[in-house]
Amino acid sequence: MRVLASAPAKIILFGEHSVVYGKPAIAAAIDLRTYVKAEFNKNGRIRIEAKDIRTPGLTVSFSEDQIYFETDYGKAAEVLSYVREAINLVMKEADKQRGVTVSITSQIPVGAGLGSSAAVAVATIGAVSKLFGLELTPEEVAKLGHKVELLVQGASSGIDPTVSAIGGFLYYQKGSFERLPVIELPIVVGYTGSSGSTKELVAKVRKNYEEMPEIIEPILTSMGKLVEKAREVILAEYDREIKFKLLGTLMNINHGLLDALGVSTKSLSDLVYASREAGALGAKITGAGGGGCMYALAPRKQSEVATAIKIAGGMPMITKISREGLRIEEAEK
Ligand SMILES: Nc1ncnc2c1ncn2[C@@H]1O[C@H](COP(=O)(O)OP(=O)(O)OP(=O)(O)O)[C@@H](O)[C@H]1O
Ligand SMILES: C[C@@](O)(CCO)CC(=O)[O-]
Ligand SMILES: [Mg+2]
Repeated sequence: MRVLASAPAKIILFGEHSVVYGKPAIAAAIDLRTYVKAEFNKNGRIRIEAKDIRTPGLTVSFSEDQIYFETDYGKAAEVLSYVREAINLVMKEADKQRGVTVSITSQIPVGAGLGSSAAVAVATIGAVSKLFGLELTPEEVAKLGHKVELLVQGASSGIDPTVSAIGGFLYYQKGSFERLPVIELPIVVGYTGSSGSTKELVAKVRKNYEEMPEIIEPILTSMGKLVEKAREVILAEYDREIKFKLLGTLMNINHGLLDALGVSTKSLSDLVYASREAGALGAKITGAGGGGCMYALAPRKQSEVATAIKIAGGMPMITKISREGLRIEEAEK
């Protein structure tokens, strides 16, 4: 049997990092996907083929106590840890051990704040669970995806695997979510081209928090409050212009607070300011930061903002919200 599953990237509109401390956040799935094909093999090993991760052509096989590298790139085992943990968790859930080959192709830049780790975990859980005959609901896949992130990163709010598994536009807090109405958001994502590790950035914020809780706690509380405000604005009956203006202001405040937490970089802030100067109503980091992506809200100014991002040295992407989360593309007997 062979199963092909896919899961989307996400942007965090408001509330990254503070969500790890139990505050709410708002995120949306977007139309970039990771595809995972899973099939049984006869040699009893787990074989992972990651075709487009930065270590090109990476293939790793492992059995219970050994890892077989078919390329000699140093950090291979670590790079594939999300996929390995996802396969292990599904096998535990199914209470079965069999040789499985998993092949991954992805449209999502890695370490760029667009949830590539969650998408690869969710698509792997989707494909492998179907292969083992488990019928998991998207919520169950999201919970397993959260476990994978906790195992690999040490800390995770679970927002990324939840939005990747469920799709659409979500308000999320401590493992629970509410679907928000999907509004067409005129956004532009700007990619700095550099990457940041979510594990390291979450640890950096934790260190500051532990050293200076009296300074960091109020920042996190403000972030939580601005997310509540953003939810109110999204659900209100205002006309679109007013809504976008208010959301833009909240984005700018959120960016300033993320900068105060130490997760922005010069390139990210350059793209943020270039977008605002080109007419965006708001611009902020999306995801863990330390490199990766920002996004701008730019009604009727998307192409101007895209050009400004390019001139400032970034790569603009005009994306749409994806209503669909995890998708089983094919399941062949
Ligand atoms: N196509 C892929 N194949 C295999 N592993 C992948 C793939 N894409 C992402 N990963 C895993 O996810 C890691 C990057 O995850 P990380 O959480 O640091 O960034 P992100 O998920 O892209 O951004 P963010 O968490 O800020 O949204 C990679 O180092 C790798 O372990
Ligand atoms: C930085 C963070 O808040 C978002 C990463 O996309 C981490 C998490 O919520 O698990
Ligand atoms: Mg991630």
